Amino acid sequence: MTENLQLEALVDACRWIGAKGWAPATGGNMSVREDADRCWLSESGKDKGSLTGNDFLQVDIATHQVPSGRKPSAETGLHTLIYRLFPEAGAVLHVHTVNATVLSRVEKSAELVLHGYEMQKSLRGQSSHLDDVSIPVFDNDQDIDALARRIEHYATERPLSYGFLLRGHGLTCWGRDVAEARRHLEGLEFLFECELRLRQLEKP
Ligand SMILES: CSC[C@@H](O)[C@@H](O)C(=O)COP(=O)(O)O
Ligand SMILES: [Zn+2]
Repeated sequence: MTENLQLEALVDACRWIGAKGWAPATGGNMSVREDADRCWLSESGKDKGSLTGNDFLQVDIATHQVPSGRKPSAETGLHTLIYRLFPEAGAVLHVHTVNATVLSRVEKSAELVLHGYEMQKSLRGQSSHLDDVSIPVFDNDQDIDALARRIEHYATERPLSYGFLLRGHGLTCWGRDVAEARRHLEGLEFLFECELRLRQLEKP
């Protein structure tokens, strides 16, 4: 397993996420794609800031079968959905940051629209602060299959890029590899904090 460089990069990313305080109290889950059919997903219930390579379980993307017999993340269905929807996705990071949790509740509509921030250019393909970046906000659900179906339906009607918010829960984002998923996470988190502060300051 250690010869998988993306898995090593993911272990590093998890330590970074833990040090940032973005995966408190076992919250969060992370994965990398192995190939078209399989990914490596964090084991359920662990402290995601102190994972090693052995804490990642091979999961079949189509069937959710786990050869080890161990229990992957409770949110496995969201990771596998992303790998199914986006063949170019190579890594998925789900975090419970304070900014994502609060902003997703402050934003009452189904999409958070970011506009006017230079840091929008941290997201792949974005080249101007003058463009709108829409991040969908899905109502949270303990039924992950139902939640995945809602997200899949959204993706049939609207572009879905970079990541989505789960209301009162957190952010799930992805990239072509771990480095890009990390950049999207850091960029979005920065943008969420700016947006939250701006809304507080502009509140009548
Ligand atoms: C602190 S419990 C949070 C979980 O319910 C879930 O949202 C989460 O992110 C972690 O679940 P896990 O099964 O460990 O991947
Ligand atoms: Zn979660």
